[in-house]
Amino acid sequence: MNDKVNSVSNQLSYMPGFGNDFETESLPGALPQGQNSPQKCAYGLYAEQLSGSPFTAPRGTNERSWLYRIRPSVRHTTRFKPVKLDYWKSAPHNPDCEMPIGQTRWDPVPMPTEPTTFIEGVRTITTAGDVFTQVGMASHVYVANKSMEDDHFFNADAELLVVPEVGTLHIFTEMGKMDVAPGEICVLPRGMIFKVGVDGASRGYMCENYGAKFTLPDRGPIGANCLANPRDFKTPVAAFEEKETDCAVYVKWCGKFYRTEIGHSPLDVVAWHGNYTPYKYDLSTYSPVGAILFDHPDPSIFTVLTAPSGEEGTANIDFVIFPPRWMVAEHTFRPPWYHRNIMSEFMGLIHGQYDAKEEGFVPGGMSLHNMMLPHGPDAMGFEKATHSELKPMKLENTMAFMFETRFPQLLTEYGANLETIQDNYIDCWKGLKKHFNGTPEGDWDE
Ligand SMILES: O=C(O)Cc1cc(O)ccc1O
Ligand SMILES: [Fe+2]
Repeated sequence: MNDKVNSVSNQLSYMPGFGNDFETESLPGALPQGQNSPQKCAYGLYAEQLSGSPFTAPRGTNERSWLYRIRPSVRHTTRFKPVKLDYWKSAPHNPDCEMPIGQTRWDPVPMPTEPTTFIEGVRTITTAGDVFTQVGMASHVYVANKSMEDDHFFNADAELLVVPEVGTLHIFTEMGKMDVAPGEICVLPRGMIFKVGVDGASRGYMCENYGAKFTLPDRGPIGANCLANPRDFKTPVAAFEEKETDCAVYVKWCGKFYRTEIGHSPLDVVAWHGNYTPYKYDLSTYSPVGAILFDHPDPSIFTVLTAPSGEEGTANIDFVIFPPRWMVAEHTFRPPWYHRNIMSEFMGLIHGQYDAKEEGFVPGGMSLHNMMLPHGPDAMGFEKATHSELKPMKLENTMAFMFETRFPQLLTEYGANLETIQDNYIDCWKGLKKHFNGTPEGDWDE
């Protein structure tokens, strides 16, 4: 057996930038210069192109990478055989029974008691759109306690946005390695083979994007800086393993799962160049811009990544965070206002507390506020915000996020029946009192 891994240190290396044309080689001279397809590649490697956009996509959205690998990925020894991953669902997903609508909140999904890999631990909470026509998304949680050693995975249906809440993920992709800790996120492109290692019980959230890729939102009048800055996105350098043992590749393809055996590691890319890459991002590098005099802006000011739908300003998915920040607005109700939204909001909490909920929304928990269904601060949050002294105040120890989509998010049976669902969630608004008494001052004493 010849097991060779070319990375020795625990500290991984990354290349900065969003959507750059990168190049990287883990052996000197492995990357062809001046051309993509030499008659014979250095080191006896095979050249393979991985396309993330149609060949003829406009230059600004045209994405592909060239991979120089020990064997081309077409070489596998068995046909793709169907396998079951029971908790991972895809849209359109119509559960047998009628699903409840309404504001929904859950405590964290329990950690698994059985050995569970990242891929086995994906549990779908909602789906939206249609995986066949490449629109919409799914909101998942994952739980894992076992590393993928000889099992690998790629998702032909979607790119994956991974948001760890407990435990660092050690992700080995065809294009290199990324360690992704709670407080960081990563994006794994459609079609990219990877495996995930864990240090122990791990949990987090995952957004499956069936549509156009995530990109950075335009900043409009904000200008050239702040929000998520391109240099804070990190792409791995090339890394490969040479492993001539039984290995399997799992595939998600049009909502179904398949497995093939390949007899060697598919993570055998020695060098690559291109702009279709995985990347990670540390949420603490997000530079929020907000209200510095009065009123509460729309949460779109906190968009880290947006996946466009083709209709301007109408995202297939916005990935929005609620980071630590100063609250300074004068004569203002500072938490989120009460609202009904045409888009649907799946929220999670990475750590700390969320300012619209005094209790009940805990790290690892989730909430779903679906298309046009009203929500906002709980009664305690409202009382506090209407009576607190409005001096500058720093919101600390907080990192909530939202997967927001233009489509309604349909609950799965797993989500609807999850033991941690909070049956009394809507009671958090029950204590909202009537302050109207016909006078301009209102009745705030009751
Ligand atoms: O519902 C939520 O808590 C998310 C949210 C936050 C905010 O500041 C404004 C609108 C919004 O949907
Ligand atoms: Fe909301």
